Amino acid sequence: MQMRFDGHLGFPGGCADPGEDAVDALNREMSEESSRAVRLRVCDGDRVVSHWSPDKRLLLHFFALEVTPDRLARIERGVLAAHDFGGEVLGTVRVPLFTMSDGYRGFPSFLRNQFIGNSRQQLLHGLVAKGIMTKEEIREALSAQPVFFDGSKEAVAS
Ligand SMILES: O=c1[nH]cnc2c1ncn2[C@H]1C[C@H](O)[C@@H](COP(=O)(O)OP(=O)(O)O)O1
Repeated sequence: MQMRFDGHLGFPGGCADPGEDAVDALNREMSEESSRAVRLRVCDGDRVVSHWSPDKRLLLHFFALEVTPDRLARIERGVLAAHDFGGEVLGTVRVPLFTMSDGYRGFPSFLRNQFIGNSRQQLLHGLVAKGIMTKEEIREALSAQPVFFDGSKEAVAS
């Protein structure tokens, strides 16, 4: 994911310009938000889910690309040389897919960050769709509570 200028986490992307389809728009945005040397490109088959937001009147498409660890490292470095780095994009962020022994730190606490739009939902949907996590693991992470030094858990507002 990436850290945005507004302190929210989100995915590379943005609104389509007139005449662009979702694939063209995402490929353009990725070239602005990453280094041209990385040349990230999606096609329609990489689309995982689409969601209509009635409030914003936006059709939000989520795409996922599988990359090797080496390519991921090149993408992360490429962001530092991107046109939008330091402006709209402040850096890439790896999602911790582990949970520490307290049952909270790691993936569950990561989900407590601020996410733009429905990007948290897109992340969770993508993890299940790609077979990286089960729905049960996602449910557990969403319901996990921090443990304090005295062993008590955070009070949950009802
Ligand atoms: O990663 C995202 N997942 C879902 N929705 C997102 C994501 N990033 C942005 N958004 C939403 C938030 C806004 O309603 C619009 C436009 O976002 P913005 O970052 O302002 O896009 P532009 O740079 O202006 O194209 O999408």
